[in-house]
Amino acid sequence: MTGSDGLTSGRFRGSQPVIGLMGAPGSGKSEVARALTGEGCAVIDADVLAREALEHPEVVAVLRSWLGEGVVDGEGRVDRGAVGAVVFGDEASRRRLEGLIHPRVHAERARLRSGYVGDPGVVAIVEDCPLLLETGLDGECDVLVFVDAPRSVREERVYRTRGWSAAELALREGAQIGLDIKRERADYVIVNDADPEHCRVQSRRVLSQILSSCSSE
Ligand SMILES: CC(C)(COP(=O)(O)OP(=O)(O)OC[C@H]1O[C@@H](n2cnc3c(N)ncnc32)[C@H](O)[C@@H]1O)[C@@H](O)C(=O)NCCC(=O)NCCS
Ligand SMILES: Nc1ncnc2c1ncn2[C@@H]1O[C@H](COP(=O)(O)OP(=O)(O)OP(=O)(O)O)[C@@H](O)[C@H]1O
Repeated sequence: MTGSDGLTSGRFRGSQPVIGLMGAPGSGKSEVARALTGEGCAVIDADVLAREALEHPEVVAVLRSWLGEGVVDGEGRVDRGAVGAVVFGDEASRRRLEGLIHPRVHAERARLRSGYVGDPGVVAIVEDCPLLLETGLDGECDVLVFVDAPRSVREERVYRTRGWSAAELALREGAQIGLDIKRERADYVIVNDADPEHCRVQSRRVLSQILSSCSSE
């Protein structure tokens, strides 16, 4: 049973399954999450929570003291591009930033989860977190789904939608656990190498399989 903090679940013992998404940057985890939202799932997007944490005045002040005025824009907001340029080239800085941001993300995730647990309008809870294994969040999930897409496809996507170079993609991917490990840990794989409809069809199919195995346990 998922606990009152919303973060303690065993395999299919909660009122709804908790589905963890894994995959490289640009593979389409958020695309799958969107499809699952349309099927009645509640999605917790760690990137969104991390962005919210970066707006907290205490966090802005700490980043200013660590990285200098250059990481804050004229309106006092964190310049995420500037922070990324530092942390994805320097592991110690990245770890320090994670130490600042992750506790806030974790607290907000717990709050959101406890609101979804037992909600009859929520068929499953989805954790869309690029660092699912790295942060141990996989241990809070009932089932793991790997979203796969070839590197060339991912490069095209993140260039088109985020302006990232292939080198930027490689730096971020290099800061994450390897794809072979993620693939191996997965209960299901969604191959997101074609159009969004192809992704939606597979997402719906995987959800339906998860819900069936959940109800048969
Ligand atoms: C460094 C920051 C400011 C860059 O912001 P930016 O807008 O360029 O990227 P955004 O946050 O949208 O992340 C996009 C993708 O980058 C990758 N990424 C982000 N943070 C990390 C990280 N710490 N390690 C590895 N990859 C990461 C993920 O694939 C993520 O989906 C931002 O990513 C951040 O604050 N990262 C630290 C918090 C974190 O670990 N977030 C991941 C989810 S908890
Ligand atoms: N099948 C697809 N067809 C076209 N565009 C896609 C497809 N899947 C994803 N995209 C687009 O590619 C970009 C990256 O996808 P998405 O944000 O879902 O990746 P992600 O795995 O969540 O990446 P990250 O870990 O970096 O957040 C998005 O702009 C998304 O709209």
